[in-house]
Amino acid sequence: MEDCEPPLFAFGIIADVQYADIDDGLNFKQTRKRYYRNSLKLLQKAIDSWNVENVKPNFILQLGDIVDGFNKKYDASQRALDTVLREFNHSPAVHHVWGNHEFYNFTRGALLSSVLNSKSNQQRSSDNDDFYAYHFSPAPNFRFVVLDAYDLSIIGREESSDKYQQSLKLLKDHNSNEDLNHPPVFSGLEQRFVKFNGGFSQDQLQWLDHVLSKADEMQEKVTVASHLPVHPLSTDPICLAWNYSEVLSLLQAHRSVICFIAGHDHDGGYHRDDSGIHHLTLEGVIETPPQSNAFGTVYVYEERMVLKGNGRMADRVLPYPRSLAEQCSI
Ligand SMILES: Nc1ncnc2c1ncn2[C@@H]1O[C@H](COP(=O)(O)OP(=O)(O)O)[C@@H](O)[C@H]1O
Repeated sequence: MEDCEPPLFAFGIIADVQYADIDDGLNFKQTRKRYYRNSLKLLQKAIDSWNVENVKPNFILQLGDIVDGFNKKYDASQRALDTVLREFNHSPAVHHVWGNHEFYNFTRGALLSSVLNSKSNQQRSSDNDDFYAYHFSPAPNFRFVVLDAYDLSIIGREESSDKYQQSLKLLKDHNSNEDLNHPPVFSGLEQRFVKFNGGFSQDQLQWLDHVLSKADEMQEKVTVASHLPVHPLSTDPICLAWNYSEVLSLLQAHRSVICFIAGHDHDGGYHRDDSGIHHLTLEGVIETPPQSNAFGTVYVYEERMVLKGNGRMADRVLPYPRSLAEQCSI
């Protein structure tokens, strides 16, 4: 893991903080404890740690579900959001990804006019209006793309919208349960057709294709971030994006793509696909015991990235697909 050369830059990663000022509880299946108040403390510790690192992260990727849906029930959504965002006042710049819990608390319109809209800080913010996706380049030859995994969804879309109707039809075609959060089957890939997941519209896939084609041309290295994972071997399939295979094919068709980072599955996961793309699903802070943590710093080098994980998050070396270092074995 030790590298003699200094990294080109570094960035922080953290997922599923799901803060709420309520007592500890359990997930729906009652298999995992959730530490709603303590998640804020773990976020504070992560930020403190990033702030004292030798190579301070240029930015933080926050993979979504920053506040828990329970806040809505207690009319505490804005208070909880203000509380977590206050912590980020002391951190490097943050790129916020949107997850299902953002939509349990806020409408899409409210999110667009909130601090969670990191896209509004980007120059190219106006090239797509109907989904929350954007890209940025923090250093020459490196690009990051933030995707909207709830572009097709029945949470966060107005019932009157085409996207809502299209999403409802897709869900109902695969899930005949009255409660659409209840999976249609108990194992396998079809489990993903639940209301708490979503997908990517054709417009967003076209936009992504265009961004990645340009990155290929420029010989950039691209990391893509989304709340929902897109590789079945990087997650419990119940957490996959509905049209994960379309995104996966697109990523694999572009040589610029090196890494896909997601949240949502609090157990985390990792898989390197046949094209050499690393699929990292981050362990969720909300299900992390108080004495541990779940965040990381990714150090970016010419030929690889190195993830230094904390607590439940493992260290990993992530060589670039087709890189010289990989051919020579790292
Ligand atoms: N098997 C299930 N049947 C019915 N509802 C479920 C099921 N699993 C989850 N849910 C509901 O779906 C929503 C999201 O589930 P949850 O486990 O809280 O997701 P997250 O990991 O995003 O917090 C919650 O409202 C939860 O009650």
